[in-house]
Amino acid sequence: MITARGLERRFRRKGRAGGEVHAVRGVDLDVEPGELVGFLGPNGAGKTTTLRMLTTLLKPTAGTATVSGHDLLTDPVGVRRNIGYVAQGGGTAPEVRVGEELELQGRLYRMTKADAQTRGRELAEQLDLIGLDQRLTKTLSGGQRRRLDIAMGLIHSPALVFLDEPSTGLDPQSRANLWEHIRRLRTDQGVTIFLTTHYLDEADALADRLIVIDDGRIVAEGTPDSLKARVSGDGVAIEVPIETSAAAAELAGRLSGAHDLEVDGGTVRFRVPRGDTALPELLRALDGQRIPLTAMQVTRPTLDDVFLTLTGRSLRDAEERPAGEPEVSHAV
Ligand SMILES: Nc1ncnc2c1ncn2[C@@H]1O[C@H](COP(=O)(O)OP(=O)(O)OP(=O)(O)O)[C@@H](O)[C@H]1O
Repeated sequence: MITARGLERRFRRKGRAGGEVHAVRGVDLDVEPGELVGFLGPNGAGKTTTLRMLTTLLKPTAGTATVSGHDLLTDPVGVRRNIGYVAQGGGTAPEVRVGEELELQGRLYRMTKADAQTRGRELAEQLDLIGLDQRLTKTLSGGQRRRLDIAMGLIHSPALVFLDEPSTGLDPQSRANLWEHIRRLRTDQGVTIFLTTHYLDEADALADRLIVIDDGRIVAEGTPDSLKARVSGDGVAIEVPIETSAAAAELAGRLSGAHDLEVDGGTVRFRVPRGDTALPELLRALDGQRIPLTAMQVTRPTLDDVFLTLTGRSLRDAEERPAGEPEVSHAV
């Protein structure tokens, strides 16, 4: 469904500072029909820029791609006709009724009025928008509007749809509901889905396969479970009185396979191959030295741990880094 090789995009910086931003630095991608692929990375990693290139909205400065059987560079119209794209902010006009918006979208794809209406009703049913066709889009809830955005992206029945940060801004219940709809598009309708997200839970819950991007480069690829398996062992955190934390850390360090030991006040953190079997041994050792334990926690590896292992930074910290690059609009 998607094959991309060496996709790159540079932007020229506006203003006196000059220079350029290398937003995407040679991305290779392969997506098979029927896959639900998550493109995960922190803010500014290059997700939207990659998506905009794959959907013909932005010209790559280097590289090639075939999307839905059409060459991105020589047949962008063929690509556009055969894909759906749901942008981050959506694209609904506020003063238009839901039914009209769907029909208009179908007409933009040269569908007849009757076909657009029939397809609009079908999508309303699939995406739980029944009974809303006379409502102005501005009166919809966040979740309903997002589902309408997706319906608009699917009006021409593309086999491949791109969703850019689909659940941003939704409350937890609406997010869970939207995820269910996205899953069903794949399982019931066979739509291939390529979605970007910077939410670890979304990537974990939805994607068959994840492609992790950081600073314009792909840094890992695999199922959520296979990526998590790259992180060696469980995380253990114990709380002890602050004056005993050095002694507790020494005991933890003696556990078989213990690594990445850290002390932060009265908290001692480390990794071991199996947290459940290491803890009883540690408890006995702490007891032997009369060090009281006030709390303990064992955590299975998360996608954030994967990101940390791969890049040396936490995905959350990476998101919080200041947006370094000013907005510019010229291609280099
Ligand atoms: N038109 C542009 N002009 C200059 N720089 C840009 C432009 N568009 C994107 N960039 C820069 O390219 C980098 C990648 O941006 P991009 O929007 O692709 O990231 P992202 O991973 O989608 O982030 P987010 O999750 O915030 O949408 C960032 O440093 C961004 O500032």
